[in-house]
Amino acid sequence: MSTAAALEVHDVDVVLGGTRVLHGVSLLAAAGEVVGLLGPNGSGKSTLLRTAYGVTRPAAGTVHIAGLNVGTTRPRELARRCAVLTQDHAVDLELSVLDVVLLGRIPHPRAMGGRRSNVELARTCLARVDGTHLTDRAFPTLSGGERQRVLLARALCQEPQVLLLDEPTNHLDVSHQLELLAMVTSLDITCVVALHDLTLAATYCDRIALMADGQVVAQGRPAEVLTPARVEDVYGVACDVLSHPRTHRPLIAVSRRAPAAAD
Ligand SMILES: Nc1ncnc2c1ncn2[C@@H]1O[C@H](COP(=O)(O)OP(=O)(O)OP(=O)(O)O)[C@@H](O)[C@H]1O
Repeated sequence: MSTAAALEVHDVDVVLGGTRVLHGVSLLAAAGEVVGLLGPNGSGKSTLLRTAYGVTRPAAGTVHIAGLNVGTTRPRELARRCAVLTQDHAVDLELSVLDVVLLGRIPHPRAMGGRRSNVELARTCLARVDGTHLTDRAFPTLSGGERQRVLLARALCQEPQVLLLDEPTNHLDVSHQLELLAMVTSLDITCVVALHDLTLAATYCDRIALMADGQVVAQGRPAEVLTPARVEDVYGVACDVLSHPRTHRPLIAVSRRAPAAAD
């Protein structure tokens, strides 16, 4: 793999239930880069992320994370380098929020700081997601957005080099959406983040990979990828791309369904 890439997905095919879901997908994320994964429902974003962290095995192609071949690396070793925030909130254990965040330390050897420094780190991670007030709550009693933030704190507590986020702004109010993306993009961590909001992606991501029908159809800087023609082609909606008056990033104003795609 190229030395600068913290994540390198190379020519990956994925077959699920007899259907080819990803077709020759390649994706690069350089160290410290934030890559937004966009695309319509069912275009393959979650499948690509699941393949990147090794839960889904590709039928062809390779994935490297921080130089390790995901297909041949033990999960625990991988988890020292890569953390994941998925859409499946399987953590319904009767654990306190602090203990859920501490789960992020499991992949690391015990020698890496004792309980006390792990607790300190967990508290710091909770503070970063605006979750200090939740520390002693029972995790199952949290709202959807609070859970999302606590699970992000758990991912940060893993101290990963690569962070994979599948629609992390789901459940979050607008303030916490902005806060989460600002925080994630301020970290010195490589991030690949699946998003649905085009303007949010254009505001916070260094690069965008746009998916359609199981393929990456465009990769590049937000303004290069999110052109009106491409948005119309991939999503079937018309849009104007303006300059945000404050951020000067692309502001994607969706105006109507494109005539060709109208019912
Ligand atoms: N186990 C499976 N068997 C067959 N098809 C599957 C399976 N899992 C996913 N798929 C299909 O793979 C395609 C890609 O799904 P995926 O969840 O990766 O899309 P997505 O871009 O993340 O969608 P969304 O935006 O709706 O979350 C979809 O057509 C989905 O129905």
